[in-house]
Amino acid sequence: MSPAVEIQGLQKRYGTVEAVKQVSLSIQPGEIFGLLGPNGAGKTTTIRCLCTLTKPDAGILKVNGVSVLERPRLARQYLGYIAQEVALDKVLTGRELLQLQAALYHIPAKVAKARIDQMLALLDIAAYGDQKTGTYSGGLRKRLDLAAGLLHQPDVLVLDEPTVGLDIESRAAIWQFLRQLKAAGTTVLITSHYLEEIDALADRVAIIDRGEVIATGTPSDLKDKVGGDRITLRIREFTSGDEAESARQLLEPLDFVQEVIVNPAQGNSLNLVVDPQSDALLNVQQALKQSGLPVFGISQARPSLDDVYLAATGRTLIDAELAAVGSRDLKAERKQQMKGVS
Ligand SMILES: Nc1ncnc2c1ncn2[C@@H]1O[C@H](COP(=O)(O)OP(=O)(O)OP(=O)(O)O)[C@@H](O)[C@H]1O
Repeated sequence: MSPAVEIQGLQKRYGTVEAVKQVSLSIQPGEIFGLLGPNGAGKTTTIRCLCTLTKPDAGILKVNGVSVLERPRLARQYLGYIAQEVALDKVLTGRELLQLQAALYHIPAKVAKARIDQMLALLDIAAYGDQKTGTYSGGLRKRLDLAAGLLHQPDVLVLDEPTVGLDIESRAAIWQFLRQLKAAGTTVLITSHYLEEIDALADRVAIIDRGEVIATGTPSDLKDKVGGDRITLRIREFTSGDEAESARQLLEPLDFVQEVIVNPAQGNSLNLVVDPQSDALLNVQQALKQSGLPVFGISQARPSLDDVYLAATGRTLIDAELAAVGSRDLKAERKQQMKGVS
C-alpha cells in the first residue's frame, strides 16, 4: 500500500528566505502525524505545498500515491485542508457556508444535505447551524472549518495549528474529534508549536527547524533517544550566581549526573540531566544537605519533546519562537497567500 502522504526533498524559497530547505516525510494511512516546530520553521509552507496552494521550487509530493504537482485536481479530492485562519463570510449561516463548500466540491444537493446534517451533528454544532457565522465563538468557528474541510470525505485531513487561540475546552473537543477521525480510518497531518498537543495526539512526529526536519519518530522513541531524566532544582527562590555555581560544582561529579546547567533566566535554577534511576532525586537532596545547601524546590521528570528539540538545535522551542517574533512581516505574507498560489 502506498503511503497516505509522501514528501521528498521539498524546497521552497520566498525571495531570499529559504522557507523550506529540505523536508522529506512519509505518513502511513490512518496515522496522526504531527509536524512540530517554532513559528517560522516552515510548517505552513510545507503543508500549503502539499495542498496545492503554494508551488514548491523542488521536491516530490504525493497523496495516496498520486502526484500533487502532476494531478492537482485528483490530489485535492483526497485532501481536506483546515487553514490557520479562515476568512468566513460572516453574513452566511453555518449551514449556508457548508452548502457553498459542498457546491465547490460538486457534491450533489441531496447527498450534500445529508452530509451537512451528519457533520453538524458529529461536531456537535447542529444547534448553531442556522445562525450567522459572524456570531460564532472561536471554538465554534474552528468546528465549522472542520465540517467544511471534511464534507467531501477526504482520506487525509491536514490541519494548520488547529487550536491556536482556543480555550481549553474547545481544544479538548478538537483533540477528541481528531481521535475519532483516526479511529474511522482518516489520516491526519497536524502542525503545531504546542509540545503537549503533538505529544498527546500524534502517533509519529517530525520536528522541523529552520526549514529542515531534524528528528522523526514516535514521541516516546524520540524522548527515549535523548536519554536521562531531568531534575529541576532551586536552592533558594532567588539563588545567587555564586551559590548556584557551587551547587553545580558539587553535583556535576556525582556518577549518576550527566550534565548540570545553571539557568540565570529562571532565578539561577539548576537543570540536571541524570541517569533514569528512581533515587536520583534523593541522592541530589542528600548531597546538598551534606554541604549545608538548602532546597527551595526540586522535581524530576522524563524528557519532553522540548528536550528533543533542545538536544538537536541547542535552544528551546520557546526561545526559538521568541527569536522568530519581529523577524517576519506577517501582513505581507498573508497578502501574498490571499493572492493564491505563490
Ligand atoms: N508568503 C510569504 N512571503 C515571504 N516569506 C514567507 C511567506 N510565507 C512564509 N514566509 C517565510 O518563510 C518562513 C517559514 O514560514 P512558515 O509560515 O512556513 O512557518 P511556520 O512554521 O508555519 O510558522 P507559523 O506557524 O508561524 O506560520 C518564515 O521565515 C516566513 O517568514
